[in-house]
Amino acid sequence: MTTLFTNATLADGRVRDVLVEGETIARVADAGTLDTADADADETVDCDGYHLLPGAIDAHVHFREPGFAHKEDWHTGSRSAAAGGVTTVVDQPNTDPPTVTGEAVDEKATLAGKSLVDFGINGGVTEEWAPDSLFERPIFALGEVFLADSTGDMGIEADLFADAVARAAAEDTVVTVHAEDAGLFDRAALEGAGDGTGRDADVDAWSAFRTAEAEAAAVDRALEVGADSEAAIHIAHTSTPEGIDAAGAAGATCEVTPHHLFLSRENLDDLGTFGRMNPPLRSEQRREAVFERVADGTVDIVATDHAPHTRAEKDATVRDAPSGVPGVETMLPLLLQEVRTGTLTLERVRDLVAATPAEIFDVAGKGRVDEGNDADLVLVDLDDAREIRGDDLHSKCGWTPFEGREAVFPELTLVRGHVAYDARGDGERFGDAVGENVRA
Ligand SMILES: NC(=O)N[C@@H](CC(=O)O)C(=O)O
Ligand SMILES: [Zn+2]
Ligand SMILES: [Zn+2]
Repeated sequence: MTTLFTNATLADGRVRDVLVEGETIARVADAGTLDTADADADETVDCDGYHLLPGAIDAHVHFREPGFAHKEDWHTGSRSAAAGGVTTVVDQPNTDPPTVTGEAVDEKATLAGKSLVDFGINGGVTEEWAPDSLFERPIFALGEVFLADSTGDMGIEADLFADAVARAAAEDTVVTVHAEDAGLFDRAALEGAGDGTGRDADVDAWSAFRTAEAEAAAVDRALEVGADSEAAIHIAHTSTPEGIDAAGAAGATCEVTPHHLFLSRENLDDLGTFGRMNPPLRSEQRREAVFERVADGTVDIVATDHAPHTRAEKDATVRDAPSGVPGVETMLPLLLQEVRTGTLTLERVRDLVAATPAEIFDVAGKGRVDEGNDADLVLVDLDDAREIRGDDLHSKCGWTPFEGREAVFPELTLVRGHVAYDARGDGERFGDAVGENVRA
């Protein structure tokens, strides 16, 4: 199959004809220079007025299989990704069994055969981990390594963390770190928390409990351990300017989630326990400081930490509700809305969700609309924003913390030249399970 995209505006503003042959971007030529006959194209897509972007690489999702398929599975999670312009996802290890052995990686890779989008599988670290068998497999990165308990209770001690980082360095593998230090949590803050459930619960106590200091201290510790063994450290879901600045100063990379970028403690009255996650939402002042660092390039990437839980599970007290919010389908749409309002440039968005994750994690052939790269492409109309509705999204969980926000959703998503999602014309159409392991 050969498809010619004519007059497409790229992220940097150039208008180009883009020829896709099979799974690859075969040509990127000046607009008007490729025509259907010359290019021998089966189909031509007129992109006049539309932008053609590289598919997003979401370096941090929890697709919940094996073990928690009632929350999400590889089919529903990857449909949600495709509908949000995400063409590669990286799955985290807090599944059941946890992905800490070679066998567990194999089992997850088989389940990921249902994926519509390409994927990476991270190897995790617990007391039971089997590093020899893990590193025999094509794991994407080591992580997320939990320095404190989160969903799945995979928090580890300092000695094991140091061993794991040294091993990853020897294997030339990036270590993605969930950086919170439970020793600096403010337990008293939770004791007084209200007993309401769901959206009526007082979840601000969660933000008071898992302090900003706990993140900063854990980031510092991870960076020290990383420096000792010259490992590549990537700090996951950084929620504070302090954590971001520390990572940057030490030459480590970091990611920020859409929820820490667009939501703060001020939103918790509306969100209730649906707004409980780790690390928690911070003050509006800190959120603004995080946003500035995303806009100015201090923050390396945006990744979602897509962590779906059912409505029934979230509808509990602040102490009992599970931590985590979905986000894989709304990341690129929310960032594109910022392009509309002028707070982010389109090039910055491309770097945050595609080009830079490909560089940090060494994903060959992805992240840019360049000749020879995989045809992972997203067609968007920046003049066409609509409100996010949980009912319209495709995650199994059926809700979103971004309900009612304006966003720009893809018209078309291609994964290596295959149509993964098509919203042109009437209705929506999804493609087949063509997803491949990017490391295999
Ligand atoms: N972020 C969360 O609050 N939850 C994540 C785990 C994690 O990333 O810590 C989950 O898997 O539910
Ligand atoms: Zn985490
Ligand atoms: Zn996570």
